[in-house]
Amino acid sequence: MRLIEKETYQEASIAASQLLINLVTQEQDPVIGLATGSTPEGLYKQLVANYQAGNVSFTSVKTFNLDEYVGLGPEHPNSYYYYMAQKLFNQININQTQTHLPNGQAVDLASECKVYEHLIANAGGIDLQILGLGGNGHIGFNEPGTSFQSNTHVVQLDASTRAANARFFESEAAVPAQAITMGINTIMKSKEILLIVTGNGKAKALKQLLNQEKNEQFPASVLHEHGNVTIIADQAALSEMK
Ligand SMILES: O=P(O)(O)OC[C@H]1O[C@](O)(CO)[C@@H](O)[C@@H]1O
Repeated sequence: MRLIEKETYQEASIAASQLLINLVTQEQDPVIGLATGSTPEGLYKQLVANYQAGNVSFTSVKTFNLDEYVGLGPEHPNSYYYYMAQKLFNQININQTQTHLPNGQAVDLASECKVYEHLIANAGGIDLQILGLGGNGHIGFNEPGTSFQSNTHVVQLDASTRAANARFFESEAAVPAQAITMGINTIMKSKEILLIVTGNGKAKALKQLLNQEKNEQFPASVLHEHGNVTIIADQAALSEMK
């Protein structure tokens, strides 16, 4: 794993955007895996700014998001569909039919997971997957204990994840109990992975990741097995390493 240290959240976001923009300008039809949460908000702001400045075009880009809450539709302000539309897709020239998220309102969730997995495979797999890091080591919504062989599946969210994400909802009880997420195996099939880790709140998890051997109780530790992972971290996230 390659670790790029940046001073601030803003610098980490700029570095992440440069890596993504390089891929978009070099690859013919890039397939990008996207994440939600607080961490990549700065990255998406940078992508929008670069698009507005004429530095990049997204017309040939296809995207697949990591996850979506079960039960929340596209109009729900806390759905990841809504998040992506507001923070990125509606502000750049991406072809919206080429953007994909799992459908959290699917009647048959199991078949939705299979369809999503096939869509990714049919697109030729993911060239670059963006990841954030959960405080408990989750990637996507793959909570501790998730099999490293898992494909896209439905998960019960950990109490700690629901508590962490309650800041976006009216209350913790309003956070959905389930989500659809790409599995660990789905993520690991990506050709390249960019993990962004920022803020004091992630310092312990980052330290654990860097020192932890592969262990299903700490999902992100699987990344040690991948040959092409870059971690971009800010000083706050690196504070436990000093
Ligand atoms: O960036 P945050 O909000 O700390 O969340 C960390 C990770 O947890 C999730 O919210 C759960 O999928 C991811 O989207 C994110 O990358």
